Amino acid sequence: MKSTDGSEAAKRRAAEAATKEVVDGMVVGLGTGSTTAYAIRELGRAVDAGLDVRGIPTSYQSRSLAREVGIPLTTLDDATPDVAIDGADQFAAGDLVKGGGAAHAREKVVDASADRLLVVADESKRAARLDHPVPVEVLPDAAPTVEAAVRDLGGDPTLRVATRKDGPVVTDNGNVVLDCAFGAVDSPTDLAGGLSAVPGCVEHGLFVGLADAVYVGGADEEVTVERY
Ligand SMILES: O=C[C@H](O)[C@H](O)[C@H](O)COP(=O)(O)O
Repeated sequence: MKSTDGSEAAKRRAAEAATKEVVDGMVVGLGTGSTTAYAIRELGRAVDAGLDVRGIPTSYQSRSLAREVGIPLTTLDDATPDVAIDGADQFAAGDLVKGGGAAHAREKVVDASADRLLVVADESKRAARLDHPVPVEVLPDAAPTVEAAVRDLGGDPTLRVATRKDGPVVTDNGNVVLDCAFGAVDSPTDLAGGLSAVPGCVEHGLFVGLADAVYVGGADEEVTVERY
């Protein structure tokens, strides 16, 4: 989704505020997307100024940006994140829909392994109930059977297609993505459980109960912090 300049400024303020929670010696999960990119750039400036941190990227995009701004990197083999900073396509209280950049599978692994997950977003991502289509990463051969299972769960799946070539978006893991519209979700926990149980579903973009804080950039200069 294209953002206005106003929401870009709000995203940047939220990301920069969350980055202040990172202190010397921490391992930081680096989420993916345009909002997290502001946090990665801010962390890069802090590293430049002497902050001693290591990052664990969640995608090709976050790895290459972290390298560009000079954040030393590590992996889950060698370290556990003290904190992860990540964006969201929508949040309702602390529950999230993620995966607009098709990175949610690795993001969920890194975010769930972190001691704390800090979500960064602008106010436009807030909802009373989650109703954003849920991205589901799927083994390519399983797309037809997962589509049928999503319909059984009450959803309407659409294969995500690339914008600059013919054919589907392929994730960093070599899979495809179904964007699944469910309308307003009554129980994110139940839907998350239902999707996780579908054979061929690698990971879905519902992040339920994982966020410890949501940093929300408003239209004014304010950043609100909601803690869970
Ligand atoms: O796969 C991508 C991620 O889940 C992003 O964190 C999410 O789509 C939000 O991205 P943005 O900050 O660009 O809106």
